[in-house]
Amino acid sequence: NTCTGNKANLSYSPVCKGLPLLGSALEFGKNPLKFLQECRKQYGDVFTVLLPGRRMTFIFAPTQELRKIFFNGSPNLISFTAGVEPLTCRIFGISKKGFSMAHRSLLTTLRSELGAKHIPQLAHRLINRYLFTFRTVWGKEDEKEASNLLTETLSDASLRVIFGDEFANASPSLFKDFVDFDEWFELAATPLLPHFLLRPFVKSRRKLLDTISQNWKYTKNAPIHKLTEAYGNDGNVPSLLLSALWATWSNVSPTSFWTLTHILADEKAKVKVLAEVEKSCPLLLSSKTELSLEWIFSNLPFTAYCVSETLRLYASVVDIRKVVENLEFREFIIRKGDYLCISPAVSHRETTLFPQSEDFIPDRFQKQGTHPNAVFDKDLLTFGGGFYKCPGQSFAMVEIVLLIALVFYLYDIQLVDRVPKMKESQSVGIKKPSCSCRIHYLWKRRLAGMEEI
Ligand code: HEM
Repeated sequence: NTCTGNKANLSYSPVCKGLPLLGSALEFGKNPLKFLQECRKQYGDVFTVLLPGRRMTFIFAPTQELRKIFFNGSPNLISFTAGVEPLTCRIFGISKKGFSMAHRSLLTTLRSELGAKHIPQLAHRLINRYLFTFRTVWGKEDEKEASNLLTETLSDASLRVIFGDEFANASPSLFKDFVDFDEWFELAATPLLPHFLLRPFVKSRRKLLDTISQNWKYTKNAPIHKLTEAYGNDGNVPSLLLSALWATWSNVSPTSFWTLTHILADEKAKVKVLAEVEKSCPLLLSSKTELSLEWIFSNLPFTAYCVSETLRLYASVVDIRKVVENLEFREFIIRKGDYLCISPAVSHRETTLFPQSEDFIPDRFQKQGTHPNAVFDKDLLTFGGGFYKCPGQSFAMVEIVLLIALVFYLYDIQLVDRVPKMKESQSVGIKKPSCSCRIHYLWKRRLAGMEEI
């Protein structure tokens, strides 16, 4: 479907009308999902959005076609590394040359370290850490803000499992500095916006990089260490590790938040989850069970469908590549130098593929009869695809499914507030909530070693 050239019957993709200099920055910045849905109605499956300093050309097509063109397109035509450069270089400070040279081996290393072979061991370590946090942070009974509570629980567990206990113990300020950094992240990625205007961002990044520089020597026995070995020591390791930390932390917390709150808001879903966890958690908590991906998904299928449904509804609004040579798509030419974009959030709302697309209906995946992880190679675009598919996909699914299952197994839990709306202005990553949401929980059973609660 794609080729280069300038055939006479082809035209350049239509450009969405905008303001001089600013283009569509204001409308896009306010609510990118709504803006793209409206553009699609007006211009069809291909259109270009102008933002200061960049042209973003969006394409829409059936999922398999998008996979072929966007995720598996020839690197001579579209580039992943040039597409993510504004993040890797501007935000994390990784050098352009260093990143593109080392990228392949980094990705292969991480995929192997977080792959199926290591999942059983990683899963047991996650569970132990969750149980520790239930004891020390959650307690027996309380009312707390759900997003903060889940973020704290997950961040601690994944940091310890991926970066190691020694690194985590030496870096107590990491979590707080990361929260500040993440808050400014999207604004800091805006092209042409000078970072000296974003002092809190610059300050939190400095602190994070200092902490990582001082402490990455303690990652020696952890999975992330292989990544630093693959990269070589050119002085940029702290920036690389900051990008890995962001990837590890940023999407998993909001996914758990939406999964938990949607289950709590839907009595039928809650009953199904409770039945499933009552049956499976005693085995899950036994050190004798080999917690393979297959075991986890076949024993907690509905919980995994709930996570998949969250990842459909709250997927990133934009996924990005850069056009290396003029590209032909349908009757249009997409210009060299444009950012080529898809919108998982818009595509996941196609009612032909997902009827009642705005509603939370986990069972829609059951009907497809697939392994919950396999939906991400088929109809869902949330983890990307092809060579650059998220290397943390299986780990992330396991991390979230296990946490949700244990929370429902160990606590009676209720929503205090309504499920919030998602943050409208966010365009990259799993959508965050627009406001806080409290939950009330009460410890419903004791486990060996947890009597002191
Ligand atoms: C719900 C959770 C997650 C989601 C939705 C997610 C999604 C993604 C997406 C969409 C990409 C880029 C693929 C593309 O543009 O085509 C990506 C890349 C990446 N993800 Fe994830 N991810 C998640 C969790 C994780 C976790 C837990 C880790 C690590 C432990 C991780 C590590 C990475 C890394 C290192 C990359 C960059 C790969 C590269 O440079 O090629 N992700 N992720």
